[in-house]
Amino acid sequence: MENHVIVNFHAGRHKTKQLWHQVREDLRKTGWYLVEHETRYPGHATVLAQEAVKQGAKRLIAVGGDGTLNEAVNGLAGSRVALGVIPTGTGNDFARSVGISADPLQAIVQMYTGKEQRIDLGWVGERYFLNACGIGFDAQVANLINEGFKKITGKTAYLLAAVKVFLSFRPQPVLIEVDGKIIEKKIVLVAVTNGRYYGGGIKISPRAEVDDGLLDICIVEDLSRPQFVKNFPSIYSGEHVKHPKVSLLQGRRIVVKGNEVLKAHIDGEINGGLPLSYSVQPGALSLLMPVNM
Ligand SMILES: Nc1ncnc2c1ncn2[C@@H]1O[C@H](COP(=O)(O)OP(=O)(O)OP(=O)(O)O)[C@@H](O)[C@H]1O
Repeated sequence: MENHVIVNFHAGRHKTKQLWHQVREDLRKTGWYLVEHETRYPGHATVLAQEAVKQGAKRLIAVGGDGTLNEAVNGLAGSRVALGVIPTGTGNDFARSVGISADPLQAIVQMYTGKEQRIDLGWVGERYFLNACGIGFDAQVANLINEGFKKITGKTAYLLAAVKVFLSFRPQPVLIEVDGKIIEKKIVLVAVTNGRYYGGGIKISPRAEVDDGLLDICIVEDLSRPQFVKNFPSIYSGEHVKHPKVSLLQGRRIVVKGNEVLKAHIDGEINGGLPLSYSVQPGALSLLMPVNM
């Protein structure tokens, strides 16, 4: 059976193009019959994934970052086609969340030796998400990154963007509903996640499991600027959860209402504003998961 490969040369700035020759060579060593496609415009990966489903493909291998994966799962959700992940993007946080190597060639080995496993997806507005959504500070950082901070890649891009947003960001009041329970807070950010990491290695939801039938919510409340600066590094290790102004919740249906000035991101891409409703879609995706998980 066919294995479709989707490669996004726009992922990770020039990285994907540089890596592609070697990635392709190594993919061919699997002996799998490969049908290769290059994404030609934003959103194309969804169309290509839908076609792969229609054609009865066995696997769909996405070569790119979290944005490419998001588009691919929006074509694959509910199907039996298994998603393979070769991370060549800027953040690659979904790969990090499920233990897929940041080294694309190692990721191919993990994919080849891995097992198919059904995992959850999130649903927000009119689309699926695979890894993480956020409202507030993190969305403004994602916005800056997408607008050009990617001239610098990886963690440095996110750190510099975070400093820039920090200088102007003001915490905002929101109403959060988690499975019917109402919470009102003034927030720096609210993250709703399926995976553990976002923002290029931030361990925002340390307890998150992609197959537990739940979404994880991290609420960071109004912090003073000195508190924010002092505690910011702890978010990379997940230690932020010990801070009294940080709460972790889990749920199946989450609604967030609040000020329109708050930006929101879906898997790192800016997508409208509040109000937003999130729900978990248990087992909606088949993933080629590394066996060392
Ligand atoms: N041919 C194309 N021209 C312009 N943009 C494209 C094209 N193909 C795909 N894209 C867009 O490229 C964007 C960036 O891809 P992706 O998110 O995978 O990489 P990244 O942003 O570097 O990684 P990450 O999301 O992990 O930080 C996606 O939003 C996708 O819609």
